Amino acid sequence: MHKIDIFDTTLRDGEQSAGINLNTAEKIEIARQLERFGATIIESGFPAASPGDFDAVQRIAGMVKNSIVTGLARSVKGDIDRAWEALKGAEQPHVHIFLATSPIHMEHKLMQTPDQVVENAIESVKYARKFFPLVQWSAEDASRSEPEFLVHIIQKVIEAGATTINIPDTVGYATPHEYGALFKYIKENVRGIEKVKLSAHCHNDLGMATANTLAAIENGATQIEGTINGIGERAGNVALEEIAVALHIRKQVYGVETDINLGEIKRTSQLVSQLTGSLIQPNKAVVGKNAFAHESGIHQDGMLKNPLTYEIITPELIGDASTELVLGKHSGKHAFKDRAIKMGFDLSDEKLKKAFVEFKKLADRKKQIVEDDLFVLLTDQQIQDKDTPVYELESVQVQYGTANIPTATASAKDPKGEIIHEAATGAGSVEAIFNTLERIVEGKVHILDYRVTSIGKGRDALGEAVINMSYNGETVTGRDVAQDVLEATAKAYLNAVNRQIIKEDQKIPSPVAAG
Ligand SMILES: CC(=O)SCCNC(=O)CCNC(=O)[C@H](O)C(C)(C)COP(=O)(O)OP(=O)(O)OC[C@H]1O[C@@H](n2cnc3c(N)ncnc32)[C@H](O)[C@@H]1OP(=O)(O)O
Ligand SMILES: CC(C)C(=O)C(=O)O
Repeated sequence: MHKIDIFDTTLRDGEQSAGINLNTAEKIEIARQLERFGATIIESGFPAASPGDFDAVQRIAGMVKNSIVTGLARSVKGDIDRAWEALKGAEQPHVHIFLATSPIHMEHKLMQTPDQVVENAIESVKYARKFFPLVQWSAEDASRSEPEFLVHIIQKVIEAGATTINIPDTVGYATPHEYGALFKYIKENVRGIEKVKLSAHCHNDLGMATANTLAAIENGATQIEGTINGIGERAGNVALEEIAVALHIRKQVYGVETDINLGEIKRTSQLVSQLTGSLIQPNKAVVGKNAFAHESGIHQDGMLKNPLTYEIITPELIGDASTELVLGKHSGKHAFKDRAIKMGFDLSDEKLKKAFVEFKKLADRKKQIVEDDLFVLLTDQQIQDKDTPVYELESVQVQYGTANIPTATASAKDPKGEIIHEAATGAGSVEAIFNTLERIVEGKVHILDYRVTSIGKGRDALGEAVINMSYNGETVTGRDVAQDVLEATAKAYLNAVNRQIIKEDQKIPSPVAAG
């Protein structure tokens, strides 16, 4: 199996994403992680672009030892000089010079004839080789260039001393078939091509960056370029984590390996997302939040019976925590029972059935069921098993007016069966209710979170109150529904207190954090 080099350009092409701007400290932190990730080459910036970029490239070049550090330069002496200044302290100084070769770029952007472009390229590579032992030359917009012209200019820059030739699909225009064929054509027609590295650099404008990169590998690419999380100019570059995992999982197909430390993928991805502020879409391959989350009952059942049914990549492979069986309206009883057992509930089949019916009703209302919801639901089922005496609200009344102090009165039966009447004021109606119930309930209550939402639409919608509180030092959630939100609030308050009482009485373990 031969090795493919991984050229990471998160700090250069990745930083070209609209809205991303990394300072030197952030670039250094990412570079250190890219070294652990196992990038063969780290493109740390474009030294001629700004003093900040120069500084970052220079510092990374002096610091990174296990990866080659490079910087980008236009095909002009000034950029190459600046790159040398920044990179001369690197272990193996490497420069990346680019020059466009497509008719549209040569004529309308560079305003040079093809012959002038060839001369320019030769001159820059020769000049760079005076300083740099490693010179990568990129034919910008190669996929829209004339293949014959491409072969001609590549031949010339190899003769001038280029050590790597890069064939970028700069605007993400190529199809996998075309891109693969271009590599094949170059390999077959450029003399001495086997003596240099041949690199692929794909953009994702048509969503084909991963497929194109793999097509290049199938056709002789020995280096691939991309970014972490696929960030980059416009729709981004190929996501390196996708390539690394694809080559690993489908090694029988591609027959190549890389030095990527797959276990560092998740950490690297999160660091890049955090420092660039670029969020990862939940369904992103390999590193998206949902990449290892299974929601539907049939899949969850399969996963519980044998994870290979629906999991081709394990989260552990990329250094992620674990597979998640997300409970929602598409879940089935197998996953529901599994979660209940993991939470410490021992349910008979009959109770499981009842709990499952309630769970489906709740799941119809909520997008995602979290562990707290399940705890509320399952302790309800426990209530039916054993009669733990709890608080029962008899009545609640609130006086509110813009000129009055909000006052609540309430009556409730306590667990000993005594009716207690209390009243209290508050800054608003809700606080007045909380203060009144605090006088009724024995023990210490501290409200942590309180939310009201409407169930249904229109004037007659029901109000749902959810209260998360600490009761006698234990965190517990209560929920209730009523036509009036203040009544729902009072009931949810006692519901939370009652759950803790039931939990203690029936020795139910506390919920663990949702996975
Ligand atoms: C495909 C890619 O991703 S290429 C990399 C793109 N990245 C960047 O551009 C980020 C950093 N860039 C910058 O900071 C600036 O563009 C600089 C410092 C490089 C140049 O800035 P300016 O001198 O103000 O020029 P500006 O960016 O407006 O225009 C680019 C100039 O470079 C020329 N140019 C473009 N590519 C090349 C090249 N590969 N070799 C030589 N000249 C080039 C353009 O023709 C244009 O020249 P002109 O001024 O004679 O018309
Ligand atoms: C500089 C080159 C390699 C580039 O980023 C591109 O063509 O997309």
